[in-house]
Amino acid sequence: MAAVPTLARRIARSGVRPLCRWPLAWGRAARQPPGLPLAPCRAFSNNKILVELDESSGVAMMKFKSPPVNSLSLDFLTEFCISLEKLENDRACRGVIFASAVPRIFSSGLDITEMSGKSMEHYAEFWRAVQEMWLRLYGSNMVTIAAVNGSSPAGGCLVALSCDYRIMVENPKFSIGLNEAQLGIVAPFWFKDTFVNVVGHRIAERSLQLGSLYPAPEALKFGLVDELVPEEKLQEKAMAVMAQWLALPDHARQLTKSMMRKAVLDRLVAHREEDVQNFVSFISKESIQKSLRMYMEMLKKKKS
Ligand SMILES: CC/C=C\C/C=C\C/C=C\C=C\CC(=O)SCCNC(=O)CCNC(=O)[C@H](O)C(C)(C)COP(=O)(O)OP(=O)(O)OC[C@H]1O[C@@H](n2cnc3c(N)ncnc32)[C@H](O)[C@@H]1OP(=O)(O)O
Repeated sequence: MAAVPTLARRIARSGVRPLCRWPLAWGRAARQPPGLPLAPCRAFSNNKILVELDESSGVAMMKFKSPPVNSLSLDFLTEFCISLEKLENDRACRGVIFASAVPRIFSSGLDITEMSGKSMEHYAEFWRAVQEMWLRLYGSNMVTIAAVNGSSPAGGCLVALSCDYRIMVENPKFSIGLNEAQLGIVAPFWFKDTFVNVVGHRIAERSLQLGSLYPAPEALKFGLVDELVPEEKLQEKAMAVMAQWLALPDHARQLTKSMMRKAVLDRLVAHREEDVQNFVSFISKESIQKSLRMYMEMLKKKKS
């Protein structure tokens, strides 16, 4: 675990800037009855993530704002972990809703440029950050809801899968899934475990082998997402579902969540360093690097 402090140092170095105390993101002012003062709200942001915590409801909105596609770079993952830790340690926060501030894209998954043409040390540091993000999110004590307002391949899908509930915009142009095989790479065992826990073994096995991405209506059919709504209803629906989950006593819900997820979390914790070494040796193979370069070229060509 020698390099784990590297991420801790990055977290310590990275500043979290406070915003104003009465932010307007997600239309709080619009929801407030006229004539009443706004309920207490705290907001903070860093370069890639905006967070607004409504103290009266105990609900935070975390919005990804890393254009063009909210790729999960090392910086993004570090800032995500900092923001989540802040909320986890805040007694006023009981639930988080994740959404994108970038139109049409929830998250394009792991930043491919972090896995291509870099040093072994860099791959190891990056992978520890990916593990850290998942351990914190999948193991969170808070109620977590993914408001999937855009496409969400691979690592973006993992973020959604790691939440307690997924609501997606009904647009069939938005797709979601673990498409790693299409890039010539392999979803690690803890991506797979998370997927199996949501959709079951058979669907996960077929989808992972084929690297399938599903349009939102298809994803609903087999439970990859829990419901679909029109884009303009997404926030309202996420708040309503959150209220339902928060109506239960925290301790009962938290112990149940931990019971359901513990084995999968423990498995990565027990094999964390081995998983880093597997990733580094896999991703640094010339054949895998070639596949990633070709995939990036394909993305660029698609535009022209
Ligand atoms: C044995 C096993 C042991 C260990 C495990 C080993 C390996 C596991 C390894 C890794 C697991 C990885 C999981 C991942 O998350 S990999 C990432 C997968 N992501 C994707 O496939 C998404 C790719 N992107 C898209 O499909 C599209 O970009 C889109 C649908 C998200 C958005 O489409 P748009 O048309 O709106 O935008 P584009 O023009 O395509 O893109 C804009 C811009 O952004 C660049 N880009 C897109 N996605 C990524 C990305 N994930 N990382 C880095 N960069 C990305 C794209 O190239 C464009 O760049 P330019 O403007 O051309 O410069």
